Amino acid sequence: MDTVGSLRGFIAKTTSANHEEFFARRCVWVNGPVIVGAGPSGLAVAAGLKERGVPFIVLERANCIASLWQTRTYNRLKLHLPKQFCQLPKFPFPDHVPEYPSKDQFINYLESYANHFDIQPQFNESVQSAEYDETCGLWRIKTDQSANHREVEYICRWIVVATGENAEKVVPKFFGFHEFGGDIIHACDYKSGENYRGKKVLVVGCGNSGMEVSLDLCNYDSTPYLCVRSSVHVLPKEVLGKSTYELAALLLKWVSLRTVDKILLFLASWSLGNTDKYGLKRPEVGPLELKNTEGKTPVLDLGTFGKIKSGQIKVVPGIKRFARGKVAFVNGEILEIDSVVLATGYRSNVPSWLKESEFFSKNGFPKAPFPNGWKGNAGLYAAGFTRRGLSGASEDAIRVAEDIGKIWKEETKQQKPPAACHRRCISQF
Ligand SMILES: Cc1cc2nc3c(=O)[nH]c(=O)nc-3n(C[C@H](O)[C@H](O)[C@H](O)COP(=O)(O)OP(=O)(O)OC[C@H]3O[C@@H](n4cnc5c(N)ncnc54)[C@H](O)[C@@H]3O)c2cc1C
Ligand SMILES: NC(=O)C1=CN([C@@H]2O[C@H](COP(=O)(O)OP(=O)(O)OC[C@H]3O[C@@H](n4cnc5c(N)ncnc54)[C@H](OP(=O)(O)O)[C@@H]3O)[C@@H](O)[C@H]2O)C=CC1
Ligand SMILES: O=C(O)C(=O)Cc1c[nH]c2ccccc12
Repeated sequence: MDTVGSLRGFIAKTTSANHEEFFARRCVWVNGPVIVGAGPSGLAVAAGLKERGVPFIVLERANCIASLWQTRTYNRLKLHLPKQFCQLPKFPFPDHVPEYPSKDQFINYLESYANHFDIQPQFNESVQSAEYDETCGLWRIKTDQSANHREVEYICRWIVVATGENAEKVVPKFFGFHEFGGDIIHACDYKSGENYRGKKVLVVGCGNSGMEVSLDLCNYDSTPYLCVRSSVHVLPKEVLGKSTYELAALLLKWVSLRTVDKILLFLASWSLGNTDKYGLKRPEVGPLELKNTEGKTPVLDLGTFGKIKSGQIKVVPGIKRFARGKVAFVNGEILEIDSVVLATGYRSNVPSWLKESEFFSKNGFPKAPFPNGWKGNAGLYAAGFTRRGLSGASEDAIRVAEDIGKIWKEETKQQKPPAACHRRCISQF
Protein backbone atom coordinates (compact mmCIF):
# COMPACT_ATOMS: atom_id res chain seq x y z
CA MET A 1 0.00 0.00 0.00
CA ASP A 2 3.02 2.26 -0.24
CA THR A 3 1.75 3.33 -3.66
CA VAL A 4 -1.66 4.22 -2.35
CA GLY A 5 -0.23 6.15 0.53
CA SER A 6 1.94 8.28 -1.69
CA LEU A 7 -0.79 8.70 -4.31
CA ARG A 8 -3.22 9.87 -1.66
CA GLY A 9 -0.59 12.29 -0.42
CA PHE A 10 -0.18 13.57 -3.93
CA ILE A 11 -3.91 13.89 -4.42
CA ALA A 12 -4.23 15.80 -1.21
CA LYS A 13 -1.52 18.30 -1.79
CA THR A 14 -0.71 18.94 -5.43
CA THR A 15 -1.88 22.34 -6.54
CA SER A 16 -0.34 22.35 -10.02
CA ALA A 17 -2.16 21.24 -13.20
CA ASN A 18 -5.39 19.27 -12.91
CA HIS A 19 -3.90 16.15 -14.38
CA GLU A 20 -0.77 14.79 -15.90
CA GLU A 21 -0.45 12.45 -18.80
CA PHE A 22 1.55 9.26 -18.89
CA PHE A 23 2.34 6.40 -21.22
CA ALA A 24 2.01 8.37 -24.45
CA ARG A 25 -1.33 9.92 -23.45
CA ARG A 26 -2.84 6.58 -22.47
CA CYS A 27 -2.79 6.70 -18.69
CA VAL A 28 -3.77 9.95 -17.00
CA TRP A 29 -3.57 10.71 -13.33
CA VAL A 30 -6.36 13.06 -12.23
CA ASN A 31 -5.71 15.20 -9.24
CA GLY A 32 -9.26 15.38 -7.86
CA PRO A 33 -12.62 13.97 -8.96
CA VAL A 34 -13.63 12.91 -12.46
CA ILE A 35 -17.15 14.08 -13.31
CA VAL A 36 -18.85 12.02 -16.01
CA GLY A 37 -21.33 14.12 -18.01
CA ALA A 38 -21.54 17.86 -18.70
CA GLY A 39 -25.29 18.27 -18.36
CA PRO A 40 -26.88 20.45 -15.67
CA SER A 41 -25.93 17.94 -12.93
CA GLY A 42 -22.27 17.67 -13.92
CA LEU A 43 -21.99 21.45 -14.31
CA ALA A 44 -23.58 22.05 -10.90
CA VAL A 45 -21.15 19.65 -9.19
CA ALA A 46 -18.24 21.25 -11.06
CA ALA A 47 -19.33 24.72 -9.93
CA GLY A 48 -19.46 23.60 -6.30
CA LEU A 49 -15.98 22.10 -6.55
CA LYS A 50 -14.58 25.26 -8.19
CA GLU A 51 -15.92 27.30 -5.29
CA ARG A 52 -14.05 25.05 -2.87
CA GLY A 53 -10.82 25.07 -4.84
CA VAL A 54 -10.98 21.36 -5.66
CA PRO A 55 -9.46 20.53 -9.08
CA PHE A 56 -11.43 18.13 -11.33
CA ILE A 57 -12.08 17.15 -14.90
CA VAL A 58 -15.42 16.74 -16.67
CA LEU A 59 -15.71 14.08 -19.38
CA GLU A 60 -18.52 14.57 -21.92
CA ARG A 61 -19.32 12.22 -24.81
CA ALA A 62 -20.93 14.97 -26.91
CA ASN A 63 -19.26 18.04 -28.41
CA CYS A 64 -21.09 20.51 -26.16
CA ILE A 65 -22.45 21.02 -22.67
CA ALA A 66 -26.07 19.97 -21.93
CA SER A 67 -26.24 17.80 -25.04
CA LEU A 68 -29.73 16.57 -24.12
CA TRP A 69 -30.98 20.14 -24.41
CA GLN A 70 -28.82 21.19 -27.36
CA THR A 71 -29.15 18.16 -29.61
CA ARG A 72 -31.93 15.85 -28.43
CA THR A 73 -34.95 18.09 -27.87
CA TYR A 74 -37.62 19.58 -30.12
CA ASN A 75 -37.68 23.23 -31.17
CA ARG A 76 -40.82 24.35 -29.35
CA LEU A 77 -39.64 23.04 -25.98
CA LYS A 78 -39.91 25.34 -22.98
CA LEU A 79 -39.32 24.49 -19.35
CA HIS A 80 -42.56 23.15 -17.86
CA LEU A 81 -41.71 24.33 -14.41
CA PRO A 82 -41.17 27.97 -13.39
CA LYS A 83 -37.58 29.12 -13.63
CA GLN A 84 -36.98 29.24 -9.87
CA PHE A 85 -37.34 25.42 -9.81
CA CYS A 86 -34.90 24.95 -12.67
CA GLN A 87 -31.93 27.11 -11.76
CA LEU A 88 -28.64 25.61 -10.65
CA PRO A 89 -26.92 26.47 -7.35
CA LYS A 90 -25.40 29.91 -6.80
CA PHE A 91 -26.42 31.39 -10.15
CA PRO A 92 -30.04 32.50 -10.62
CA PHE A 93 -31.67 33.10 -13.99
CA PRO A 94 -31.39 36.77 -15.04
CA ASP A 95 -34.54 38.86 -14.47
CA HIS A 96 -35.19 39.32 -18.20
CA VAL A 97 -35.69 35.56 -18.71
CA PRO A 98 -39.43 34.73 -18.63
CA GLU A 99 -41.04 32.52 -15.99
CA TYR A 100 -40.93 29.52 -18.37
CA PRO A 101 -37.62 29.85 -20.27
CA SER A 102 -37.45 28.53 -23.83
CA LYS A 103 -34.98 25.79 -24.70
CA ASP A 104 -32.55 28.40 -26.14
CA GLN A 105 -32.85 30.59 -23.07
CA PHE A 106 -32.14 27.60 -20.88
CA ILE A 107 -29.11 26.62 -22.99
CA ASN A 108 -27.83 30.23 -22.81
CA TYR A 109 -28.25 30.12 -19.07
CA LEU A 110 -26.22 26.90 -18.86
CA GLU A 111 -23.50 28.34 -21.13
CA SER A 112 -23.28 31.40 -18.83
CA TYR A 113 -23.17 29.06 -15.84
CA ALA A 114 -20.20 27.15 -17.28
CA ASN A 115 -18.44 30.43 -18.19
CA HIS A 116 -19.14 32.03 -14.83
CA PHE A 117 -17.55 29.12 -12.96
CA ASP A 118 -14.90 28.60 -15.66
CA ILE A 119 -15.88 24.98 -16.28
CA GLN A 120 -14.19 23.50 -19.36
CA PRO A 121 -15.33 19.95 -20.00
CA GLN A 122 -13.36 17.55 -22.20
CA PHE A 123 -15.73 17.03 -25.11
CA ASN A 124 -16.07 14.06 -27.48
CA GLU A 125 -14.86 11.76 -24.76
CA SER A 126 -17.21 8.95 -23.86
CA VAL A 127 -16.68 6.89 -20.73
CA GLN A 128 -16.60 3.22 -21.69
CA SER A 129 -15.96 1.72 -18.29
CA ALA A 130 -15.23 2.68 -14.71
CA GLU A 131 -14.05 0.29 -12.06
CA TYR A 132 -12.76 0.59 -8.53
CA ASP A 133 -9.34 -1.00 -8.19
CA GLU A 134 -9.26 -2.50 -4.71
CA THR A 135 -5.53 -3.13 -4.83
CA CYS A 136 -4.65 0.54 -5.00
CA GLY A 137 -7.88 2.10 -3.71
CA LEU A 138 -8.45 4.16 -6.85
CA TRP A 139 -10.92 4.39 -9.73
CA ARG A 140 -9.90 3.42 -13.26
CA ILE A 141 -11.99 5.18 -15.87
CA LYS A 142 -11.55 4.21 -19.52
CA THR A 143 -12.71 6.56 -22.26
CA ASP A 144 -12.89 6.70 -25.99
CA GLN A 145 -11.87 10.01 -27.58
CA SER A 146 -14.02 9.99 -30.70
CA ALA A 147 -12.00 12.66 -32.56
CA ASN A 148 -8.76 10.66 -32.63
CA HIS A 149 -9.96 7.14 -31.85
CA ARG A 150 -7.72 7.09 -28.83
CA GLU A 151 -8.42 5.25 -25.62
CA VAL A 152 -7.42 6.86 -22.36
CA GLU A 153 -7.44 5.54 -18.82
CA TYR A 154 -7.94 8.06 -16.03
CA ILE A 155 -6.94 7.14 -12.52
CA CYS A 156 -8.52 9.04 -9.68
CA ARG A 157 -9.77 8.97 -6.16
CA TRP A 158 -13.36 10.12 -6.78
CA ILE A 159 -15.87 9.62 -9.56
CA VAL A 160 -19.11 11.61 -9.92
CA VAL A 161 -21.72 9.95 -12.13
CA ALA A 162 -23.73 12.70 -13.84
CA THR A 163 -24.81 10.96 -17.04
CA GLY A 164 -28.51 11.57 -16.43
CA GLU A 165 -31.81 9.75 -16.31
CA ASN A 166 -32.28 10.27 -20.04
CA ALA A 167 -28.93 9.05 -21.39
CA GLU A 168 -30.35 6.58 -23.95
CA LYS A 169 -33.62 6.42 -25.83
CA VAL A 170 -36.01 3.55 -25.18
CA VAL A 171 -37.06 1.90 -28.45
CA PRO A 172 -39.59 -0.88 -27.83
CA LYS A 173 -39.87 -3.90 -30.11
CA PHE A 174 -43.15 -4.25 -32.01
CA PHE A 175 -44.40 -7.21 -33.96
CA GLY A 176 -44.04 -6.51 -37.72
CA PHE A 177 -42.03 -3.32 -37.14
CA HIS A 178 -39.63 -4.13 -40.02
CA GLU A 179 -42.55 -4.49 -42.47
CA PHE A 180 -43.87 -0.98 -41.83
CA GLY A 181 -41.81 0.87 -44.47
CA GLY A 182 -42.62 4.44 -43.35
CA ASP A 183 -40.21 6.62 -41.43
CA ILE A 184 -39.81 6.00 -37.72
CA ILE A 185 -37.94 8.27 -35.33
CA HIS A 186 -37.60 8.63 -31.59
CA ALA A 187 -38.84 11.86 -29.97
CA CYS A 188 -35.21 12.77 -29.22
CA ASP A 189 -34.70 13.24 -32.99
CA TYR A 190 -37.96 15.17 -33.53
CA LYS A 191 -37.41 18.89 -34.15
CA SER A 192 -40.74 20.13 -35.57
CA GLY A 193 -43.71 19.05 -37.66
CA GLU A 194 -42.21 20.65 -40.79
CA ASN A 195 -41.44 17.27 -42.42
CA TYR A 196 -44.83 15.85 -41.51
CA ARG A 197 -47.20 18.20 -43.37
CA GLY A 198 -50.26 16.34 -44.64
CA LYS A 199 -49.10 13.06 -43.08
CA LYS A 200 -50.78 10.68 -40.68
CA VAL A 201 -48.40 10.36 -37.78
CA LEU A 202 -48.60 7.84 -34.99
CA VAL A 203 -47.10 9.23 -31.78
CA VAL A 204 -46.36 6.33 -29.44
CA GLY A 205 -46.37 7.31 -25.76
CA CYS A 206 -48.27 9.93 -23.80
CA GLY A 207 -45.64 11.34 -21.43
CA ASN A 208 -44.74 15.03 -21.67
CA SER A 209 -42.80 14.36 -24.93
CA GLY A 210 -45.61 12.48 -26.73
CA MET A 211 -48.20 15.03 -25.66
CA GLU A 212 -46.15 17.95 -26.90
CA VAL A 213 -45.06 16.31 -30.16
CA SER A 214 -48.75 15.62 -30.93
CA LEU A 215 -49.61 19.26 -30.27
CA ASP A 216 -46.72 20.45 -32.44
CA LEU A 217 -47.84 18.20 -35.31
CA CYS A 218 -51.28 19.89 -35.24
CA ASN A 219 -49.59 23.19 -35.95
CA TYR A 220 -48.06 21.74 -39.15
CA ASP A 221 -51.28 20.40 -40.65
CA SER A 222 -50.55 16.78 -40.04
CA THR A 223 -52.92 14.27 -38.47
CA PRO A 224 -51.54 12.93 -35.19
CA TYR A 225 -52.73 9.70 -33.60
CA LEU A 226 -51.67 9.48 -29.96
CA CYS A 227 -51.09 5.95 -28.67
CA VAL A 228 -52.04 5.61 -24.99
CA ARG A 229 -51.52 2.02 -23.92
CA SER A 230 -52.16 2.40 -20.18
CA SER A 231 -52.99 5.49 -18.15
CA VAL A 232 -51.79 9.03 -17.60
CA HIS A 233 -52.26 11.93 -15.22
CA VAL A 234 -52.87 15.10 -17.20
CA LEU A 235 -52.74 18.23 -15.04
CA PRO A 236 -53.25 21.86 -15.99
CA LYS A 237 -49.92 23.69 -16.27
CA GLU A 238 -51.41 26.58 -14.28
CA VAL A 239 -54.46 27.12 -12.10
CA LEU A 240 -55.78 30.69 -11.96
CA GLY A 241 -52.47 31.95 -13.33
CA LYS A 242 -50.39 30.08 -10.76
CA SER A 243 -48.07 27.20 -11.71
CA THR A 244 -49.60 23.87 -10.64
CA TYR A 245 -46.12 22.59 -9.77
CA GLU A 246 -45.47 25.61 -7.55
CA LEU A 247 -48.85 25.17 -5.90
CA ALA A 248 -48.09 21.50 -5.20
CA ALA A 249 -44.64 22.39 -3.79
CA LEU A 250 -46.29 24.97 -1.51
CA LEU A 251 -49.05 22.64 -0.35
CA LEU A 252 -46.53 19.89 0.44
CA LYS A 253 -45.13 22.11 3.19
CA TRP A 254 -48.46 21.95 5.02
CA VAL A 255 -50.33 18.79 4.12
CA SER A 256 -49.53 15.17 3.23
CA LEU A 257 -48.63 14.03 -0.27
CA ARG A 258 -51.90 12.13 -0.59
CA THR A 259 -53.90 15.21 0.33
CA VAL A 260 -51.96 17.27 -2.22
CA ASP A 261 -52.76 14.59 -4.81
CA LYS A 262 -56.48 14.88 -3.97
CA ILE A 263 -56.29 18.66 -4.39
CA LEU A 264 -54.41 18.29 -7.70
CA LEU A 265 -57.01 15.87 -9.02
CA PHE A 266 -59.81 18.17 -7.97
CA LEU A 267 -58.13 21.09 -9.74
CA ALA A 268 -57.50 18.95 -12.84
CA SER A 269 -61.10 17.89 -13.01
CA TRP A 270 -62.27 21.49 -12.46
CA SER A 271 -59.99 22.88 -15.12
CA LEU A 272 -59.86 20.10 -17.76
CA GLY A 273 -63.02 18.08 -17.06
CA ASN A 274 -63.10 14.31 -17.39
CA THR A 275 -60.01 13.07 -19.24
CA ASP A 276 -61.07 9.38 -19.10
CA LYS A 277 -63.85 10.12 -21.56
CA TYR A 278 -61.24 10.91 -24.21
CA GLY A 279 -59.09 7.81 -23.75
CA LEU A 280 -56.79 9.31 -21.14
CA LYS A 281 -57.57 7.04 -18.20
CA ARG A 282 -56.13 8.21 -14.88
CA PRO A 283 -53.88 5.83 -12.89
CA GLU A 284 -55.27 4.47 -9.62
CA VAL A 285 -52.48 6.17 -7.70
CA GLY A 286 -52.33 9.98 -7.47
CA PRO A 287 -49.88 12.02 -9.61
CA LEU A 288 -47.27 12.84 -6.95
CA GLU A 289 -47.42 9.41 -5.36
CA LEU A 290 -46.92 7.81 -8.78
CA LYS A 291 -43.97 10.10 -9.51
CA ASN A 292 -42.42 9.12 -6.16
CA THR A 293 -43.02 5.40 -6.42
CA GLU A 294 -42.56 4.71 -10.14
CA GLY A 295 -40.86 7.84 -11.42
CA LYS A 296 -43.69 8.45 -13.89
CA THR A 297 -43.95 12.19 -14.49
CA PRO A 298 -47.44 13.70 -14.72
CA VAL A 299 -48.20 15.50 -17.95
CA LEU A 300 -48.58 19.26 -17.69
CA ASP A 301 -51.04 20.20 -20.38
CA LEU A 302 -49.94 22.87 -22.83
CA GLY A 303 -53.01 22.62 -25.06
CA THR A 304 -52.86 19.01 -26.22
CA PHE A 305 -55.97 18.05 -24.27
CA GLY A 306 -58.00 20.73 -26.05
CA LYS A 307 -56.89 19.30 -29.41
CA ILE A 308 -57.90 15.82 -28.24
CA LYS A 309 -61.31 17.12 -27.20
CA SER A 310 -61.78 18.85 -30.54
CA GLY A 311 -60.79 15.67 -32.40
CA GLN A 312 -57.66 17.13 -34.02
CA ILE A 313 -55.59 14.59 -32.13
CA LYS A 314 -57.06 11.08 -32.08
CA VAL A 315 -56.30 8.83 -29.14
CA VAL A 316 -55.63 5.19 -29.99
CA PRO A 317 -54.95 2.26 -27.62
CA GLY A 318 -51.91 -0.04 -27.39
CA ILE A 319 -50.29 -1.38 -30.57
CA LYS A 320 -50.87 -4.98 -31.60
CA ARG A 321 -48.64 -5.04 -34.66
CA PHE A 322 -47.23 -3.12 -37.59
CA ALA A 323 -47.73 -4.06 -41.25
CA ARG A 324 -46.81 -2.29 -44.53
CA GLY A 325 -48.11 1.31 -44.10
CA LYS A 326 -50.53 0.13 -41.42
CA VAL A 327 -50.81 -0.29 -37.69
CA ALA A 328 -53.21 -2.64 -35.88
CA PHE A 329 -54.30 -1.77 -32.35
CA VAL A 330 -55.39 -3.96 -29.45
CA ASN A 331 -59.04 -2.92 -29.90
CA GLY A 332 -59.01 -4.41 -33.41
CA GLU A 333 -58.84 -1.06 -35.22
CA ILE A 334 -56.42 -0.82 -38.16
CA LEU A 335 -55.14 2.55 -39.37
CA GLU A 336 -53.10 3.67 -42.36
CA ILE A 337 -50.07 5.50 -40.98
CA ASP A 338 -47.29 7.36 -42.84
CA SER A 339 -44.81 8.00 -40.03
CA VAL A 340 -44.14 7.08 -36.44
CA VAL A 341 -42.65 9.13 -33.61
CA LEU A 342 -41.63 6.98 -30.65
CA ALA A 343 -42.10 9.12 -27.53
CA THR A 344 -41.40 6.02 -25.48
CA GLY A 345 -39.00 7.54 -22.99
CA TYR A 346 -35.40 7.20 -21.90
CA ARG A 347 -33.16 5.21 -19.63
CA SER A 348 -29.95 5.59 -17.67
CA ASN A 349 -26.80 4.12 -19.30
CA VAL A 350 -24.88 3.62 -16.06
CA PRO A 351 -25.07 -0.23 -16.08
CA SER A 352 -23.35 -0.27 -19.49
CA TRP A 353 -20.14 1.31 -18.18
CA LEU A 354 -19.99 1.42 -14.35
CA LYS A 355 -18.76 -1.86 -12.92
CA GLU A 356 -20.44 -1.56 -9.56
CA SER A 357 -23.58 -3.13 -8.11
CA GLU A 358 -23.80 -2.02 -4.49
CA PHE A 359 -24.86 1.59 -4.95
CA PHE A 360 -26.47 1.51 -8.40
CA SER A 361 -29.24 -0.92 -9.19
CA LYS A 362 -29.71 -2.76 -12.49
CA ASN A 363 -31.91 0.03 -13.88
CA GLY A 364 -29.03 2.50 -13.63
CA PHE A 365 -30.46 4.49 -10.74
CA PRO A 366 -29.07 4.60 -7.19
CA LYS A 367 -30.77 2.06 -4.92
CA ALA A 368 -31.24 4.52 -2.06
CA PRO A 369 -34.29 6.74 -2.50
CA PHE A 370 -34.08 10.54 -2.53
CA PRO A 371 -32.40 12.34 -0.79
CA ASN A 372 -29.86 9.55 -0.11
CA GLY A 373 -28.85 8.51 -3.62
CA TRP A 374 -25.82 10.77 -3.99
CA LYS A 375 -23.02 8.99 -2.16
CA GLY A 376 -21.74 5.43 -2.51
CA ASN A 377 -18.61 3.75 -1.20
CA ALA A 378 -14.98 4.33 -2.06
CA GLY A 379 -15.31 7.78 -3.59
CA LEU A 380 -18.37 7.04 -5.76
CA TYR A 381 -20.91 9.85 -6.12
CA ALA A 382 -24.02 10.46 -8.24
CA ALA A 383 -25.95 13.60 -9.18
CA GLY A 384 -29.16 13.88 -11.16
CA PHE A 385 -30.86 10.53 -10.52
CA THR A 386 -33.57 11.78 -8.17
CA ARG A 387 -36.51 11.74 -10.62
CA ARG A 388 -37.05 15.30 -9.44
CA GLY A 389 -35.85 17.17 -12.49
CA LEU A 390 -33.42 20.06 -12.22
CA SER A 391 -34.23 20.92 -8.62
CA GLY A 392 -33.33 17.36 -7.55
CA ALA A 393 -30.11 17.57 -9.59
CA SER A 394 -29.16 20.80 -7.80
CA GLU A 395 -29.78 19.28 -4.38
CA ASP A 396 -27.55 16.31 -5.22
CA ALA A 397 -24.84 18.56 -6.63
CA ILE A 398 -24.71 20.69 -3.48
CA ARG A 399 -24.30 17.59 -1.30
CA VAL A 400 -21.66 15.99 -3.54
CA ALA A 401 -19.50 19.13 -3.82
CA GLU A 402 -19.77 19.80 -0.09
CA ASP A 403 -18.72 16.25 0.79
CA ILE A 404 -15.77 16.06 -1.60
CA GLY A 405 -14.76 19.60 -0.61
CA LYS A 406 -14.68 18.62 3.05
CA ILE A 407 -12.52 15.54 2.46
CA TRP A 408 -10.25 17.52 0.16
CA LYS A 409 -9.75 20.23 2.75
CA GLU A 410 -9.00 17.78 5.56
CA GLU A 411 -6.49 15.86 3.49
CA THR A 412 -4.73 18.91 2.09
CA LYS A 413 -4.26 20.13 5.67
CA GLN A 414 -2.66 16.87 6.80
CA GLN A 415 -0.33 15.68 4.09
CA LYS A 416 2.53 16.99 2.04
CA PRO A 417 3.96 14.43 -0.40
CA PRO A 418 7.45 14.51 -1.82
CA ALA A 419 7.50 16.55 -5.05
CA ALA A 420 8.40 13.69 -7.40
CA CYS A 421 6.08 11.21 -5.73
CA HIS A 422 3.34 10.92 -8.32
CA ARG A 423 5.63 10.00 -11.18
CA ARG A 424 7.15 7.24 -9.13
CA CYS A 425 3.69 5.95 -8.17
CA ILE A 426 2.10 6.00 -11.57
CA SER A 427 5.00 4.25 -13.19
CA GLN A 428 4.19 1.27 -10.98
CA PHE A 429 0.74 0.77 -12.59
C1 LIG B 1 -37.48 16.82 -23.33
C2 LIG B 1 -37.11 17.01 -21.88
C3 LIG B 1 -37.50 18.15 -21.19
C4 LIG B 1 -37.21 18.31 -19.84
N1 LIG B 1 -37.66 19.43 -19.19
C5 LIG B 1 -37.41 19.60 -17.87
C6 LIG B 1 -37.87 20.75 -17.16
O1 LIG B 1 -38.53 21.63 -17.73
N2 LIG B 1 -37.57 20.89 -15.86
C7 LIG B 1 -36.85 19.95 -15.20
O2 LIG B 1 -36.60 20.12 -14.01
N3 LIG B 1 -36.40 18.84 -15.85
C8 LIG B 1 -36.66 18.64 -17.16
N4 LIG B 1 -36.22 17.51 -17.81
C9 LIG B 1 -35.47 16.50 -17.06
C10 LIG B 1 -33.95 16.50 -17.38
O3 LIG B 1 -33.52 15.27 -16.90
C11 LIG B 1 -33.19 17.64 -16.75
O4 LIG B 1 -33.65 18.84 -17.26
C12 LIG B 1 -31.68 17.68 -16.96
O5 LIG B 1 -31.31 17.67 -18.31
C13 LIG B 1 -30.97 16.61 -16.21
O6 LIG B 1 -29.59 16.94 -16.21
P1 LIG B 1 -28.45 15.86 -16.08
O7 LIG B 1 -27.15 16.60 -16.16
O8 LIG B 1 -28.70 15.01 -14.91
O9 LIG B 1 -28.62 14.93 -17.37
P2 LIG B 1 -28.42 15.30 -18.89
O10 LIG B 1 -28.92 16.64 -19.20
O11 LIG B 1 -28.96 14.16 -19.67
O12 LIG B 1 -26.81 15.33 -19.04
C14 LIG B 1 -26.02 14.17 -18.97
C15 LIG B 1 -24.79 14.34 -19.85
O13 LIG B 1 -23.97 13.18 -19.72
C16 LIG B 1 -23.44 12.83 -20.98
N5 LIG B 1 -23.11 11.40 -20.98
C17 LIG B 1 -23.96 10.35 -20.93
N6 LIG B 1 -23.27 9.19 -20.93
C18 LIG B 1 -21.95 9.52 -20.99
C19 LIG B 1 -20.75 8.75 -21.01
N7 LIG B 1 -20.77 7.42 -20.95
N8 LIG B 1 -19.58 9.42 -21.08
C20 LIG B 1 -19.53 10.78 -21.11
N9 LIG B 1 -20.64 11.55 -21.09
C21 LIG B 1 -21.83 10.92 -21.02
C22 LIG B 1 -24.56 13.17 -21.95
O14 LIG B 1 -24.07 13.36 -23.26
C23 LIG B 1 -25.14 14.45 -21.33
O15 LIG B 1 -24.57 15.61 -21.87
C24 LIG B 1 -36.49 17.32 -19.16
C25 LIG B 1 -36.08 16.16 -19.85
C26 LIG B 1 -36.39 16.00 -21.19
C27 LIG B 1 -35.97 14.75 -21.91
N1 LIG C 1 -40.89 20.74 -20.93
C1 LIG C 1 -40.72 19.74 -20.10
O1 LIG C 1 -40.58 19.94 -18.92
C2 LIG C 1 -40.66 18.33 -20.61
C3 LIG C 1 -40.22 17.36 -19.75
N2 LIG C 1 -40.02 16.07 -20.18
C4 LIG C 1 -39.48 15.13 -19.22
O2 LIG C 1 -38.61 14.20 -19.86
C5 LIG C 1 -38.73 12.92 -19.26
C6 LIG C 1 -39.06 11.89 -20.34
O3 LIG C 1 -40.38 12.15 -20.83
P1 LIG C 1 -40.99 11.32 -22.04
O4 LIG C 1 -40.01 11.38 -23.16
O5 LIG C 1 -42.35 11.79 -22.27
O6 LIG C 1 -40.96 9.82 -21.52
P2 LIG C 1 -41.87 9.09 -20.39
O7 LIG C 1 -41.02 7.99 -19.87
O8 LIG C 1 -42.40 10.08 -19.43
O9 LIG C 1 -43.09 8.50 -21.19
C7 LIG C 1 -42.95 7.41 -22.05
C8 LIG C 1 -44.31 7.04 -22.59
O10 LIG C 1 -44.14 6.02 -23.56
C9 LIG C 1 -45.09 5.00 -23.30
N3 LIG C 1 -44.61 3.74 -23.86
C10 LIG C 1 -43.45 3.11 -23.63
N4 LIG C 1 -43.39 1.98 -24.33
C11 LIG C 1 -44.55 1.88 -25.03
C12 LIG C 1 -45.09 0.91 -25.93
N5 LIG C 1 -44.42 -0.19 -26.24
N6 LIG C 1 -46.30 1.14 -26.45
C13 LIG C 1 -47.00 2.25 -26.12
N7 LIG C 1 -46.55 3.19 -25.28
C14 LIG C 1 -45.33 3.00 -24.74
C15 LIG C 1 -45.26 4.99 -21.79
O11 LIG C 1 -46.47 4.36 -21.46
P3 LIG C 1 -46.66 3.58 -20.07
O12 LIG C 1 -46.90 4.65 -19.06
O13 LIG C 1 -47.82 2.73 -20.33
O14 LIG C 1 -45.40 2.81 -19.81
C16 LIG C 1 -45.29 6.50 -21.54
O15 LIG C 1 -46.55 7.04 -21.80
C17 LIG C 1 -39.83 13.06 -18.21
O16 LIG C 1 -39.24 13.24 -16.98
C18 LIG C 1 -40.58 14.29 -18.65
O17 LIG C 1 -41.21 14.97 -17.60
C19 LIG C 1 -40.33 15.72 -21.46
C20 LIG C 1 -40.84 16.65 -22.35
C21 LIG C 1 -41.04 18.02 -21.99
O1 LIG D 1 -38.64 15.80 -15.75
C1 LIG D 1 -38.95 15.39 -14.63
O2 LIG D 1 -38.99 14.18 -14.35
C2 LIG D 1 -39.21 16.33 -13.56
O3 LIG D 1 -39.29 15.96 -12.42
C3 LIG D 1 -39.41 17.74 -13.92
C4 LIG D 1 -40.65 17.91 -14.66
C5 LIG D 1 -40.77 18.28 -15.95
N1 LIG D 1 -42.10 18.37 -16.27
C6 LIG D 1 -42.83 18.04 -15.17
C7 LIG D 1 -44.17 17.96 -14.97
C8 LIG D 1 -44.64 17.60 -13.70
C9 LIG D 1 -43.75 17.29 -12.68
C10 LIG D 1 -42.40 17.37 -12.89
C11 LIG D 1 -41.93 17.74 -14.15
